[in-house]
Amino acid sequence: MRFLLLYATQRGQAKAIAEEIREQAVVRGFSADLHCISESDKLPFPLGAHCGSSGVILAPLRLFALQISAHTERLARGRESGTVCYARPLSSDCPALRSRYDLKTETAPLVVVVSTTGTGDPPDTARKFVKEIRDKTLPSDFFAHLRYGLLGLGDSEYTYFCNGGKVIDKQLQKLGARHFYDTGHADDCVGLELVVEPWIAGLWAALEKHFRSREGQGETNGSLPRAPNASLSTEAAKPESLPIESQVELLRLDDSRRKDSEALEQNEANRGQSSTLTGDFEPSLICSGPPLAQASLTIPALPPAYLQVHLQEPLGQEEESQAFVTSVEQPVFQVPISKAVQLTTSDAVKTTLLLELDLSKTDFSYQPGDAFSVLCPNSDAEVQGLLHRLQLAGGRNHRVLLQVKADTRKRGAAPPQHIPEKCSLQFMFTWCLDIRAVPRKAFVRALVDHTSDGPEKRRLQELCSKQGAADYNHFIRDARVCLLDLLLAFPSCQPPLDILLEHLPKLQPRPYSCASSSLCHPDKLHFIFNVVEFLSHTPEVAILRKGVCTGWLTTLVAPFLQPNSQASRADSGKAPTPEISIAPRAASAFRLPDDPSAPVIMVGPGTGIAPFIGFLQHREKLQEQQPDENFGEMWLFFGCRHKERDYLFRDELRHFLEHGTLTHLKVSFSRDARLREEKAPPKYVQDSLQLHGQQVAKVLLREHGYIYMCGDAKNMAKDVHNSLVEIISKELGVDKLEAMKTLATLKEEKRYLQDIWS
Ligand SMILES: Cc1cc2nc3c(=O)[nH]c(=O)nc-3n(C[C@H](O)[C@H](O)[C@H](O)COP(=O)(O)O)c2cc1C
Repeated sequence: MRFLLLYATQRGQAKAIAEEIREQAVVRGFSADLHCISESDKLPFPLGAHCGSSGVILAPLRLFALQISAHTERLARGRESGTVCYARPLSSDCPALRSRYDLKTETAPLVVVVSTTGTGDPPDTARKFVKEIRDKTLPSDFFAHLRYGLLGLGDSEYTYFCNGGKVIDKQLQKLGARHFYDTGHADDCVGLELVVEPWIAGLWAALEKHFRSREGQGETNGSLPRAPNASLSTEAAKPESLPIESQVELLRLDDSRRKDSEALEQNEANRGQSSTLTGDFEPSLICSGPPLAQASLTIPALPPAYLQVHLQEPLGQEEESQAFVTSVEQPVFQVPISKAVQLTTSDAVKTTLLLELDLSKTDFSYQPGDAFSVLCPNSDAEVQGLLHRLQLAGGRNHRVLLQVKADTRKRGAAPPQHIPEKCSLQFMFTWCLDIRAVPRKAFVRALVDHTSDGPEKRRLQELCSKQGAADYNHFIRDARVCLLDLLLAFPSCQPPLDILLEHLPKLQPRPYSCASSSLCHPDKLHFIFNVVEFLSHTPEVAILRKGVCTGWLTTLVAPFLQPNSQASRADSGKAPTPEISIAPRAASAFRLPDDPSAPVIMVGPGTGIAPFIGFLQHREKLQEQQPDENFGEMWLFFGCRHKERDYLFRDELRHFLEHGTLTHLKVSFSRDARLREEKAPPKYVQDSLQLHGQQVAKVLLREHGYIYMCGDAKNMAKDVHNSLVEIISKELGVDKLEAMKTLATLKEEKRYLQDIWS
């Protein structure tokens, strides 16, 4: 029983899930014909654009092994598009080199796993596919022969939740294709597995029913088999036009969140019962309470390990640096940090730093609005801690040799592509593996088999079991536990290296927005970031951790970091000028309008102001160079906590106002009680937008203006979006749905642009 299995991924999760489906299919007696969605017969993609995540060719990993971590460090952002070229050749893992599929003639059922990127866009590898199926000349029965099931991946922190999947779902329906299984929408914000696992579990029955009905009567019809948690996780495609549908999503209670809160309630219930039974007893990462402690557990099967790892002779320094060159994306630029400034005062809640990079010895170039990536290492202390805990400290300089087990039955098994052929153990843990990633359940499951102590083993089993889902969410995922935390909490767990390499995801470069214009600062690039700090709770102690990249950068610049007023040059101090490696990111639409007379509204609280500083610098220089040109109004809605502590770029903004570059500056202070008592001004940027709603609507609707939003998805993006809906609805006298349509049109016209991260 063959089915066609397509995936469209940006960073690898959809691919990992599709591979998991393929593996499970074998056990269930099906055969999955797996392809990247770009491998359509009619879509002759250039080879470099296939199959990977932003061009990375991913090694086959188990379900969820590739997760995106360090979200607070702007890893997940709202504007990634296009593919980056990488030095490494495509591996045999990429089926693009082997075969193609053809939906027009396909008779087998189709299963699609598709994620979302950018602001509600399908992954880069699906762009041509989407374009093709949107072709208006296709007849409405073009896919009438197709029966399909679709799993969308997304993150509900983003405005257009799972929109990549919704677009494809919608178009397939329009062209006559029908579901043989309900669509699932998995939410990375609360844990993809909450929907993915039951969706896959229900897929097999749906496929069987489909094949049975085809044997019997030629085609399946009637009611759709539903995923086990279909009422929570799935919904059929709706007939409304897509952008609106995706925005209406905002008004609904998010299903996976509901599921999550149910899990947490269950957790609370467990806890309540346990404390009744045992007095003060509190469940924790290392021990559960009843009823979980007494429950019989359903534990996922463990796929056999497919990698084998040998430690060879120690590597020399030169070979090690060669490893660095081959392990990173290309092109990579090595640049000195020429300046470091602390933009916030010492009593601010968050510390914001500005770094200046010297590009004079490279040909790296950028436009205001662009982003770039910083390649960062894991903290040395954590790497040494991990090596020590794994009893591998003695072999830290030894070369790691990775091979696929000769007897593996894993199709397409290959060593992880993010580990270079010649590298030492220490290099691998420092530059290649995301040791801070929250271990997925499959990883916890693998650890069970390497834990000798009975109670510890039982607790790990609970944490990866169906019955312990709430505990996993609470004590591992929400607590942001990492591998080292787990190993410290479970001292008898001694996993071999191959298990770690199969489960630890790639350490991803961190993206940042350029916060300068090269017109204003030739050969320089500025960027800003908050120093990320959080408490990681292990059973014994709470450890204060810093973000992988921001923590590292902060340490690098500490010797010459100066407060705002005394910004210093790195080379003026005694410390040697540190260098970092950066890589360009694909150009995006987040640019100033081509027509300089078009009015612009910028909304950027906190570090979301970064690209707008670049815009303003750029515009100021253009105004100097072209005094007769007609330049449109520039509005900036900025927000911070305290006027005196974290009002970023205060002097620069005042300067732009005086110069006339910035025509309207609206600043809201969320925690400055003194200021708010005086006049009750708006607390957040969205309040400020509402206050100036009439003018905002005028700029956008009558003057054909542009609105840009940059910042943190959690605290800002949805609220700003909702405020805009309200403003438009009020100003045009239309209902919310109509207002959403207007905003969707602005988005389609690239006049409503977001750069958000979670
Ligand atoms: C840059 C970026 C943009 C994203 N944009 C959206 C979005 O607009 N809507 C959404 O639902 N999810 C969005 N996501 C979340 C991803 O779809 C989600 O994390 C998914 O699991 C990634 O799967 P992949 O690794 O297969 O690409 C975004 C993630 C990133 C990193």
